[in-house]
Amino acid sequence: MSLDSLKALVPILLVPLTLALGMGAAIQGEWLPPLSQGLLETLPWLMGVLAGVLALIYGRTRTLIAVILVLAVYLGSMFQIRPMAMTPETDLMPALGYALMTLLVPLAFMANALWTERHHLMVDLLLRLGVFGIVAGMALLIAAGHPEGMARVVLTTHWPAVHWDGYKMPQLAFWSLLVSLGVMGFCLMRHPGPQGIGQWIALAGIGWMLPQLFHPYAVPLFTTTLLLILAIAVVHESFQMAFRDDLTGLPGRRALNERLQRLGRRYAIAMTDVDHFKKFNDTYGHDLGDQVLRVVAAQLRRVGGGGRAYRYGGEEFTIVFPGRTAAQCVTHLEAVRKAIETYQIAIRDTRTRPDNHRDGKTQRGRGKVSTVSVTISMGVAERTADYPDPEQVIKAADQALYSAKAGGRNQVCVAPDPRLALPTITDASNPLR
Ligand SMILES: Nc1nc2c(ncn2[C@@H]2O[C@H](COP(=O)(O)OP(=O)(O)OP(=O)(O)O)[C@@H](O)[C@H]2O)c(=O)[nH]1
Repeated sequence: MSLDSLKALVPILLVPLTLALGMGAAIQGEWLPPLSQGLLETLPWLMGVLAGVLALIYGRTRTLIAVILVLAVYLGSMFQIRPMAMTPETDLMPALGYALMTLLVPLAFMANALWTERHHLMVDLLLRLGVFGIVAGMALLIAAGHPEGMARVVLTTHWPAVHWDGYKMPQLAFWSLLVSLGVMGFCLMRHPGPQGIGQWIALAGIGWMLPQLFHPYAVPLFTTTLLLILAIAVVHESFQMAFRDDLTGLPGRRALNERLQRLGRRYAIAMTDVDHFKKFNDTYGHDLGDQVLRVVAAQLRRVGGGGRAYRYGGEEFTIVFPGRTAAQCVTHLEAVRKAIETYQIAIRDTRTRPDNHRDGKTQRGRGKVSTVSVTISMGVAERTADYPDPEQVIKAADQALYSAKAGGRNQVCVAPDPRLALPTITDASNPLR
């Protein structure tokens, strides 16, 4: 779990977390004005339809299932468990229903997160719904046939030493929530993304909401908030897919084009290219080539001077420096160039690698590891009267990049001022003389 993956989580976490915490605080602090029952009961459905339709349109099966689970919890809590629990008979069913729901829903969230998305949306969706439906149906059938036996399993505090009384949930349900959140959190660290964040917050939100079943606003308003978070996650994920490069995690060409349209009057642009990358690919293979591009991207992302790196395409990257001249960028570019030059990329000796994955895992760290490094060349240009728009600045930076390559590579070149580069008319050759 790297610091980079934690950092990647922050921007995608900000909006949903603020929404969830804000609504949670408003409900707990009773800051909300009186709301009609009709409105309270309509909002979750409206938001559920919105989130569900968005998930369907963008083919996000996991989020669609999460939306269905959140709505199922809402339906179960508001229209089954709550009314039953408010009837005077001391029936076991409301408590059993509550315990089963709080036990199974987190497990369904976890299974949904671990289940890889298949290409065919409908098949994927029906499979998930089928499996979760069968498990829930069987649990309910057993509970209806043997309520006392089921109660002993799901309502008993089996291990008092690991039970937290402050959280008003049956012990098994509490641990199911905790384990599911832990596993989903681990997956998120490995593959940070808006969908995963949305689902994690939705489950954590359910965990917060369920013990407050009898609060007049908690379940409907918080359900609405969680569904809104899932809808935002779908849109955010689709936005990222369109604007972010999958291999390196950097913003891609489309994001660069957007950025270029909003640059002010003063800026510099650097073009970067990995040296002899074709030879590298031919020698070490395309997979290690991909790893190199990720390493280069990670270093470029750290560039100083307010620069922002983009993947231009192939092994070319662009860095945009708003408000800077080319000369001001050189030290920052040099720092990145040096960092990449000294970065050692580990390569395993494939001839000694075991065929078996498990053996490979146990031998990891013991095998013969050698390292390799790459260099980059950079060209930088700034906006001037001769290069008045970003396309021309990029062209000038590209020319400077060619000069860096021609000059021996592994260096930064600044685009010359074209006015200084014009052939000077000497007195002897001046026809006007
Ligand atoms: N592994 C990998 N290789 C890529 C990717 N995109 C482009 N390439 C390779 O990058 C190489 C670019 O090679 P060239 O443009 O000939 O340049 P070069 O070998 O870097 O030589 P110089 O630029 O002159 O130093 C090609 O072999 C492409 O196949 C990618 O996403 N992954």
